[in-house]
Amino acid sequence: MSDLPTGWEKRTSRSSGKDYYMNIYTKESQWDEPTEPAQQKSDKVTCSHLLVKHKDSRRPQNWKGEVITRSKEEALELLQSYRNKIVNDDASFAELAEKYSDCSSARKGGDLGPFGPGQMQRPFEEASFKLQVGELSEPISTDSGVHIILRTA
Ligand SMILES: O=C(N[C@H](Cc1nc2ccccc2[nH]1)C(=O)O)c1cc2ccccc2s1
Repeated sequence: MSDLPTGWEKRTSRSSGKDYYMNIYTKESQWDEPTEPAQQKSDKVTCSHLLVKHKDSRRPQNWKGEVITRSKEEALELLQSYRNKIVNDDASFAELAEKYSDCSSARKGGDLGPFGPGQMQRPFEEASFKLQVGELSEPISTDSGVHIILRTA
């Protein structure tokens, strides 16, 4: 079996006994063997993030239309609690991002897709490009709020 792309594992369905593939980072699963994504240009990374906005965020409203009133300190505490759950494997990154991220990428488990230099706010870009694939960042701040970032490719 050719090597699987980063994060993918072969599993066997308990119900059907059929083999399937699960990505341990994004929790997505599929029957077909995943193929390596087209070779990213070396200057691109693919990341997911979980954003917790606060009252001083650039746009203190989330994709659900809720107005954000929490302080930056409260946002950081909340974000750290989510990061601890992920590190302790109590929940997946994608599950918590979908439930709690104040960015519209929450709909896709926080996935932002591939991006290169100059596309994201500088602190976010610098943190993303320092990560190895599969690595989870410490909390970082941008004008949008506070984020944790998972590099997936
Ligand atoms: O800027 C966005 N959303 C903002 C919040 C936000 N601010 C960010 C700053 C850096 C990286 C991601 C960020 N997301 C919002 O919803 O107020 C983006 C949403 C999405 C969704 C899919 C793919 C890229 C993006 S970038």
